[in-house]
Amino acid sequence: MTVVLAAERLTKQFAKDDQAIVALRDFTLSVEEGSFVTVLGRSGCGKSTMLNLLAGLTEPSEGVVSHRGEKLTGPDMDIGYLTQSDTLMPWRDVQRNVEMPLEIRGVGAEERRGTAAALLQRVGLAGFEKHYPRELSGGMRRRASLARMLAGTPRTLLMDEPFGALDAQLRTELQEELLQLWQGSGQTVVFVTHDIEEALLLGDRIVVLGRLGRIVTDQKIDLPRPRALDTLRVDPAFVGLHTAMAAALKEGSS
Ligand SMILES: Nc1ncnc2c1ncn2[C@@H]1O[C@H](COP(=O)(O)OP(=O)(O)OP(=O)(O)O)[C@@H](O)[C@H]1O
Repeated sequence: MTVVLAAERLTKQFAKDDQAIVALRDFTLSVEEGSFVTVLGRSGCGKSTMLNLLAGLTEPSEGVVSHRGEKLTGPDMDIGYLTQSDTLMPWRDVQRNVEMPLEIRGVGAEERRGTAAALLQRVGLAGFEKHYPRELSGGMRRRASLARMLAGTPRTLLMDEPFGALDAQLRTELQEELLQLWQGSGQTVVFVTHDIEEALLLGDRIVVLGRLGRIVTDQKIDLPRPRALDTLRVDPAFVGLHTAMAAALKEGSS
């Protein structure tokens, strides 16, 4: 298998009031092409710091990130990033938000419109093209953000607790929709969460982080796909994995 994304011995420290704060220490990870890796960890263990480094948004204090064999020195159009909070542009309607990555690439207006319309249909937002972000619910804004990320056709997707702020039912809907969008796409995903069920529902592999991004467990998840939470919750294999992940999280925080 081809390694798409590689983090080698990453350390990140921030300066605050003349003091160095270490957020991530000696973090190493290889992500294979087409895989869905969920990174599970408690609040403050360095997940967002790690994802920002993988996205090329910040520079490591030590270590190297490589994407498709090349050292990452800044943001890359081939890497899509869905953050925890909304980054839709408030002054653009949904259609024009989704068109943005295509505009940056210099794609013509007609093709942009066609691509955006198809994506909005896929994420269930057909009919909302002319709405502004403030006129959408939280779930709809997440869908629009997802469509905007996909419009850039990145082969690698990084997601930082993208559904964390939604109610449980909506979260389940969006998780299942994300799986449908991803399956067969060939895209590689790194999805950060602190939710064990979410990690197990989505991932081919779960990496559990402890303090400062220490890898406590790195485990393959063989649960058959398609996966749905309702049926998974009563599957003994799922229950066993859930218990193991909970124990790993606990170990990581000590
Ligand atoms: N820009 C910054 N300046 C100073 N400290 C920072 C900065 N960014 C993160 N940190 C610190 O680094 C540590 C890890 O933060 P990070 O946001 O990566 O954790 P996280 O696992 O993503 O948390 P959460 O799940 O709550 O989002 C925290 O102690 C945080 O305070």
